[in-house]
Amino acid sequence: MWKSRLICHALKVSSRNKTTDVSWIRNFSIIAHIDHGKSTLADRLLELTGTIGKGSHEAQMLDRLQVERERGITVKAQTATLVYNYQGIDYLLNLIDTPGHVDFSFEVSRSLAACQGVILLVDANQGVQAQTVANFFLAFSKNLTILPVMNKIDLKNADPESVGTQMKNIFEFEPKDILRISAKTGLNVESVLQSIVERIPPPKHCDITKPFRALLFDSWYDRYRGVIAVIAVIDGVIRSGDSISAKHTGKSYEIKDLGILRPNEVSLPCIQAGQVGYVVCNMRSSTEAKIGDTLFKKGLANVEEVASFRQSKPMVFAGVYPMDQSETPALRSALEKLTLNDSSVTVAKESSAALGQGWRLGFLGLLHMEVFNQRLEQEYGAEVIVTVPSVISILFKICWSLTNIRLHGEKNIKKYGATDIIVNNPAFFPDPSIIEQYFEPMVLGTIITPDIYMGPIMSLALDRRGIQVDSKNVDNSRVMMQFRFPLNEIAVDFYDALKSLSSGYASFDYEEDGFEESDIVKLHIMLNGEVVEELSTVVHTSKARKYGKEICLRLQETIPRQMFQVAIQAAVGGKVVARENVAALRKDVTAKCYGGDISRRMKLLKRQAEGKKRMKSIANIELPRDTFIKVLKR
Ligand SMILES: Nc1nc2c(ncn2[C@@H]2O[C@H](COP(=O)(O)OP(=O)(O)OP(=O)(O)O)[C@@H](O)[C@H]2O)c(=O)[nH]1
Repeated sequence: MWKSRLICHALKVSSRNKTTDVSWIRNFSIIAHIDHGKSTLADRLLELTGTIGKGSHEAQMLDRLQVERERGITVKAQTATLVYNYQGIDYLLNLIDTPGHVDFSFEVSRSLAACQGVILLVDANQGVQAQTVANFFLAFSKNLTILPVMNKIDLKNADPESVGTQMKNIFEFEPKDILRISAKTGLNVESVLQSIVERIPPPKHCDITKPFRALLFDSWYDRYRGVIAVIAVIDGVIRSGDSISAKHTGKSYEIKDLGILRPNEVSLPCIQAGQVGYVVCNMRSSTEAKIGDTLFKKGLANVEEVASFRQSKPMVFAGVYPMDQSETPALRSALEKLTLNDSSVTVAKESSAALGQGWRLGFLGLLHMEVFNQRLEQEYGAEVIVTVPSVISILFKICWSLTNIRLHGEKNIKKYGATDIIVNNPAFFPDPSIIEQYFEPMVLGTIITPDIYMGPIMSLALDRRGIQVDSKNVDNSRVMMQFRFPLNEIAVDFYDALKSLSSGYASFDYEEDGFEESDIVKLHIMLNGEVVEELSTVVHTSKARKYGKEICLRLQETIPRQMFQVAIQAAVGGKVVARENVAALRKDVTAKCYGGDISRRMKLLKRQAEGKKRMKSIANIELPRDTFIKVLKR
């Protein structure tokens, strides 16, 4: 029924090209702090509009990736078109469900570029949290209409009055404008649909009469059809068979199929200005389907780019290598396809003496890195070794008066101004003798917490070299504090430490905040006297000894006992600052097999050989492939 109405409308629009009517379209995102109920609300909206049958589906319908279901978090924004009949008119609501965790904030900013409004969801029990604030300001800065919604009012310990006060104090929402709902039970959710139609404006600056122009804001790879690109159409109408060009690459394509997402693809004859939909047009790779690119009618001259969004800036870098060099082409292809779906990951080739040919990837955080690797394995069957993530890109002021300086790994070092270089791989840390000054990246961190945890949080922030820049009350019992931190101190485990000392009540968000001069050294890790670059890292001088000790202990736990003793050492500039040993062992897996049961003996040896395949020999020592990640986790 809805489909025939939609097709009729699409056809009517395309035949009656004079109309500029987009008043029946609303494009919006649901944004919130992690776990405040975005995906559950999206489920209810899909149900209420009949997009999916009631109870006929799994919960969190838009969390479709295996990694999302296993971890119970959204990592990927998902689009769904709903048809909602309000006061006799069919409205087309394009909903984008976004992730809540700070590591996936690029998904939010990308999604907002295709919207005119957002639903800002706040948990009626937890109240305003750090990502609520970050997401509010993101939407606010983009001039989007913000619809405040308080969720989980069914909870016994929900406190809508005080959460309403917080929303007024921080965002200046009038309590009467805040909808109170339970996405779980469905209570009042219909009022959200009504408010979307009434309060969020239809797409602006769209013109059906102009030639086709659209923003490409998401994509994924389909084994049979190649790239499927999600677009927000700004001008014109697009039909199957039309020819389009991409502004960034200059390449042209013929549209093979197009339609809307509900959330599965539903093919339509055309989509028009104001709508969000998908197109299939034989794009092959992530370099072709560039997120943020403008697509337009082929042959059109001087096309104005659709105002896009800021590209993401990676914070955590790690080398990714195939377990076996023969798997390099397969890993290259998997990386190409996955970065198509997650364009916030940066990719550059690198090689390592121990691990061979690989890639250095840049992620928005450690969780992002873990999720990306899990997806590589689950969606593309790629088993990889990930090196110790360096959460830092160091800026050096080089003393260029020392002539003929040759820098190791020059290809991987970026020039940054006339006398500065930037390095994101500890292996390419230049010789300290040529460095005049070190700078490290800084972030501005926002923490919201019940005030009883203020003391321990201040101590934690101090320990992480944080400097307080602001503090204000959110309501009678909660405070919002801001600190300037070195990124290196917070990117790995700060969030976990904060959660554990505040019993889960404090929340944290951060944004980049330039560079600051710092005192930095390279911490070499040696196994039996041999430096292992892949395990080495860069730390603040004051933390070198403590961190070296921690790494040695963690390596001691992780490295399996070998036939010989393994000495693990951490050193700064040739001076050993920490040492641990792994005792020697000869493991005869068949020792318990008495008598002549040859098949059992073979089975045990085979299993041992399989285990070994998952190991990597570095400095003649067999390391499990997750050693590098385990070294970093505290
Ligand atoms: N009691 C109650 N629980 C809810 C409500 N809405 C969501 N939940 C629960 O809160 C948890 C988190 O819900 P999600 O919908 O996954 O939250 P989310 O904001 O999408 O999470 P991320 O995408 O990971 O940020 C789930 O266990 C939901 O069942 C509600 O209205 N009432």
